[in-house]
Amino acid sequence: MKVEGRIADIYRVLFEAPPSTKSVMLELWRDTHAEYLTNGLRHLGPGFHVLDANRPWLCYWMVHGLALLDETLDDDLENDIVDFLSRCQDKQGGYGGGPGQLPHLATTYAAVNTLVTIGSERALSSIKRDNLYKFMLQMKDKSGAFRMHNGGEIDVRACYTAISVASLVNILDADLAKGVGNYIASCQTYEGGIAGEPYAEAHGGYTFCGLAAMVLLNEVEKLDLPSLIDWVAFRQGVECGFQGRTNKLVDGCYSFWQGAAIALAQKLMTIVDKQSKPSYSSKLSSVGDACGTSSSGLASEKSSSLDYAKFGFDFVKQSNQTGPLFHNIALQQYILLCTQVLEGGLRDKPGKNRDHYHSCYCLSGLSVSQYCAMTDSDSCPLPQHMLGPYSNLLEPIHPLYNVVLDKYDEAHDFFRENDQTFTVTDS
Ligand SMILES: CC(C)=CCC/C(C)=C/CC/C(C)=C/COP(=O)(O)OP(=O)(O)O
Ligand SMILES: [Zn+2]
Repeated sequence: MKVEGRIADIYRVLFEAPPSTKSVMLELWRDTHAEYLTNGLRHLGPGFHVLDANRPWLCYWMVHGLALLDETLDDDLENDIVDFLSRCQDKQGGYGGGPGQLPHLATTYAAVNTLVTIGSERALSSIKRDNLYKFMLQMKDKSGAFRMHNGGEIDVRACYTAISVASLVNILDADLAKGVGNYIASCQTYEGGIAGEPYAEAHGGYTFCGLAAMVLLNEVEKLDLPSLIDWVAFRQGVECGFQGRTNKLVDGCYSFWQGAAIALAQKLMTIVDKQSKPSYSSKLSSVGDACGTSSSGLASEKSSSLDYAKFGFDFVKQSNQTGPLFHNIALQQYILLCTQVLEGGLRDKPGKNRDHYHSCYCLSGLSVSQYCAMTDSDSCPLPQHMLGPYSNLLEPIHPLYNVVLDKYDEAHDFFRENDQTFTVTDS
């Protein structure tokens, strides 16, 4: 009630303001956000020691935030980041949370997305894809799902980070893909969202991870999409932002996790329509049991003949098949009025401090909510799709990987052309 009251006070000021003041109130403070993110790349205070195992994440949150704002980094800073991430790269493959740390799938995702966002030849060629592939195979459980690190937990986040990275650097194949889709399907709950593990609670973070991974695997039909969409749509509340799970508080980072999940569904309407027909009966329930068992007629059985390189690429080129399935203007209102911090940076909600994670994901969610009303993937959003001045427009992202779209295109070309340099040998 306190949070709702505080947000209602903010919106009351907006509604009572004259139009010229409204426009100023709804501005994105680009310069101060860029300054906050750039400063973080150069120096972080001693309090950041608690994030010592998350240093590639800090790079990603800042570098991706700046790319969304269309800010360029100077060459020295870019090279320093590439060198730092190379020191986080394990000799046997994958990236740890800092130099000398155990390779981990989450920090591997953060490192690879950072390097793709930097996008230079030096950055992209620093990723040792043959070792990365071997690391990923080692992280694969016999059920088909992935664990986060050697001896670590198995969950939907591990599945997504593995599949996203493998797809992005063009090493995804049937051996990596086998069984992952069935595991993710087994994590969809009675509410419709996806949980971290079978029998756990549906959560926006895992719902994005699960749905995005399923698209990259071409196994999205194994999910019950109408109930997933229903669950995500109802996570947007009176505050205009999203909550992560039922009965919890609104939080700016779910602007991306929930907002991107429901935006993905705009390109999946053919499947949604098919699943919504009364004649579409029990196909899904046969996949819902524990991990590993194959279900008849669905993609994984033919996986050895699938061209995994094309799923992420084709998906983003495809136009939206419907308008937004959530209130995209209301979400922009929450992000612009409730998460921006005057000194730069974005936050979870009023009363909280700014941080780099929320800056990255509030900006990512803002981008998704600005572009999701377009039906033609090549055009620009119309002013009526945006709240505030048109100068608020951010760069579009590839919603499956959460990297800026131009950077994705360049990386896609690079890893397709350099495919011959990827060799897996039995050693
Ligand atoms: C790519 C990648 C690594 C994705 C991670 C996705 C993600 C954000 C997962 C959420 C994890 C989780 C259980 C949060 C609940 O925290 P909480 O109880 O503090 O928050 P809540 O009250 O909002 O649920
Ligand atoms: Zn958050």
